[in-house]
Amino acid sequence: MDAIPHTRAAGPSASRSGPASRLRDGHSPDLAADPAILVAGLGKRFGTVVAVDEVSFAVPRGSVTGLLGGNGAGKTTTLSMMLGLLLPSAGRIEILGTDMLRDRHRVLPWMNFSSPYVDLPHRLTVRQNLTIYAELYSVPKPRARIDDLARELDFAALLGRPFGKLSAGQKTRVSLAKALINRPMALLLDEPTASLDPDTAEWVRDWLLRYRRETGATILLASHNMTEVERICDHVLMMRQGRIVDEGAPQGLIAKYGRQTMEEVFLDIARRQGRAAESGGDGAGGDAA
Ligand SMILES: Nc1ncnc2c1ncn2[C@@H]1O[C@H](COP(=O)(O)OP(=O)(O)OP(=O)(O)O)[C@@H](O)[C@H]1O
Repeated sequence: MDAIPHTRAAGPSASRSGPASRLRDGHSPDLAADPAILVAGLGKRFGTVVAVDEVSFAVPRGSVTGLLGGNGAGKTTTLSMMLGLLLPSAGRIEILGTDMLRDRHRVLPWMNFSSPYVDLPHRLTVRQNLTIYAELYSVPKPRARIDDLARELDFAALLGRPFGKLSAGQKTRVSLAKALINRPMALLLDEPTASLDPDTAEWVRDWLLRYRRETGATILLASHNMTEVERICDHVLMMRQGRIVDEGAPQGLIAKYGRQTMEEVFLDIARRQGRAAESGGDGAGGDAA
């Protein structure tokens, strides 16, 4: 695998507020000076549907950043463009200082992702599935890497079982192992604890925090679980109708909105934006009540 390059501290011209614009006027150097992921004017249309509406944001290097929003807000579409699975209609994406759209082949070895919506071949065993991914990423000593992940994520007993015969929670843990097989420096997770029982979900969260601490990796996760977001995210991007409508640290947002929890902040933003849309405004900007 290529060495991770040092991200240059240059920012794109961003049209909306957020770290990308603060980068230009230099007010939040700690947050924005050296982002792991920089998105500028990113848009995606599916025919007449605007799934992502020219968003600009930065994901701080080494952070756990949450991408939040209601159903259909544009989270999965945004993650898919970052992974090169969907071509944007507009904008640019820089990952670890490299242009994703121009230099995809350089960027992809540094990244990985997991999603409950992406299945692995059902008839292959767990080990066969993970071996394919280990080979795709040219992982050295793939057997040992798979054994380590299976032990760490507690599915060693499942390695010989066909993937299709696993329970939903077992599949989630194997998908997480698939996402970690190449020791990614940028890890994109869609609902990482979906289908996990509360105890296993908490254990996976601890595991992700340890992975971040030990490797310095950046984790961007889409989640509907606000308790999870409060527990592990340093930074949050709130999406609605394809736009970033607010962002900040969970505790900062809770204070800004005068609420007790991220769940309440989420509802506040969702309802405020709903009212703004009904009255003809776009509701963006995230001013607290
Ligand atoms: N392939 C597609 N063709 C047409 N429209 C699409 C396609 N994929 C997504 N969309 C639309 O784009 C919008 C954003 O969808 P997306 O899946 O990104 O939302 P999301 O925030 O991930 O939602 P959820 O929380 O429900 O998973 C939705 O209106 C959706 O219907």
